[in-house]
Amino acid sequence: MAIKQYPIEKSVRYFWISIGVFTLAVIFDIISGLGVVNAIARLFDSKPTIILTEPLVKPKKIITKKEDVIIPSTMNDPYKDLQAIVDGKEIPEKYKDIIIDSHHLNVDSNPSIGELLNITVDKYSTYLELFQAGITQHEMYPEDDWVVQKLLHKLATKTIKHAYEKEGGTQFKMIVKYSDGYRAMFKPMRNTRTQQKNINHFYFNDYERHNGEIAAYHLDKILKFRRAVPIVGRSINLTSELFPVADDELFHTFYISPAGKVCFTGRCDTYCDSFHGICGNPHMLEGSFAAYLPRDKRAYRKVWRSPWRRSYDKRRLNPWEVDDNYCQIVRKIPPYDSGRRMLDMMDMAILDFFIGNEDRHHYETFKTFNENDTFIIHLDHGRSFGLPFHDNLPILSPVKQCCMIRKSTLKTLLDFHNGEKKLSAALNDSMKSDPLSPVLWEPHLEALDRRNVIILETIRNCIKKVD
Ligand SMILES: Nc1ncnc2c1ncn2[C@@H]1O[C@H](COP(=O)(O)OP(=O)(O)OP(=O)(O)O)[C@@H](O)[C@H]1O
Ligand SMILES: [Mn+2]
Repeated sequence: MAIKQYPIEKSVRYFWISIGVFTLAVIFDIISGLGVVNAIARLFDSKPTIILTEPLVKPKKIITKKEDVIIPSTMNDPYKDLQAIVDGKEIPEKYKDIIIDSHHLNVDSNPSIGELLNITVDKYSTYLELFQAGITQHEMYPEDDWVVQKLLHKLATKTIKHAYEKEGGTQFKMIVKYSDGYRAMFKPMRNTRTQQKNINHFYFNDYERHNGEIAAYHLDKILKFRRAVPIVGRSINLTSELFPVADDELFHTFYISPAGKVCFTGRCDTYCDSFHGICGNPHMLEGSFAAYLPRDKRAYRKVWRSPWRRSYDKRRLNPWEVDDNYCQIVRKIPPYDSGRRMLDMMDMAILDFFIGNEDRHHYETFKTFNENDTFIIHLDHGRSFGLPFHDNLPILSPVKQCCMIRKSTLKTLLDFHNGEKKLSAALNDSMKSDPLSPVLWEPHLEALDRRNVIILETIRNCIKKVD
């Protein structure tokens, strides 16, 4: 029997038919959402992500009522062990990798943006110009700064000349322009003070809170970080202050609600429709006004992905969420292996734990300075202060996993814990100057003192490991 030979043309045809079938299969897979291709692609994906068929971490009890709050058993412990280390002349050798005695302001040079970019300021400069030129390599503004106070007063009182929606980002934000070159970034009020975050919603579904932005600025300041953008609250009349100065695009999204309130939607990607309208009462709307960061190209910001970011996928966890040794990888990678960056990450985790912010996907630094040795800008705290009766422990993971904290930060925390004025009272006092005072619902303030103890306990556990 003769063996049947396939001519070359036939092989080529089969080849193309196979390619066609494969392509159709891929398209079907994508459209149907079966995810076969995706699963294969993940085998070659170097990103260390974890795919869950069911939640890996069982939903923990989330406390939403005051009666259920867990007060740490060490609430009244003066933490003398930690206090002794902080008060001592030198950190004992065995604790030197945990409590780091290196302060970013104890440096020979701390140039400002004004100095590096040859920006001259004089008596005609506005407070915004003074603030922007005065940002230094190591802090947003100096201690006891008067410029920021004056600037915030301007942002809270000056007549708004022009307003338009800021592109990019997910939720509605607006750029507000005043006379004399003053500018602010505005986020509107979406929730009442007592509204808690929906516990079945992910952080990426949470509305941004304007009062969270204001409170986080004050907290960053009293914790002596001074890395947050100065922010002030203000109530504006939508009909007389915003409607007439809104640009065409924004103007066309205004409407009157069935209840007779003045509302607008904006055009952003998320929650910019009449189902989520931003409404006055009936005309007045609160918002946060953030001092505008420098617009000079040379003072632009570099955006970094946070090593401790969440996955932003409802079925996936990132490696740090399942691997307590994750920090050992991070600390070897530049810029986390030297300079101030890792210590800044710890401070930022502490700030985020206090305010309950899970949304730190990226962070920014000013390009003007040595990019590996300048402060992390504390920016975007809209998703904070949502659950006063629940302390979100995973947010503190960087500190728990790295077992590392600046001595100065630990001292500040101990001072609040043991001092006459607790952190809750200090924040309350600081925020009294804001036009929207009271900025926070009382239980959010109480939560700070509780969370402070949880941080101290985390550090104590680190110390115990080397004792
Ligand atoms: N005060 C400011 N001055 C200038 N630019 C700013 C200011 N605040 C924020 N921005 C810029 O706008 C971007 C978006 O701001 P922000 O992160 O607060 O909004 P967001 O809606 O939460 O964004 P995303 O959805 O991306 O998290 C920031 O990444 C930053 O670069
Ligand atoms: Mn955000």
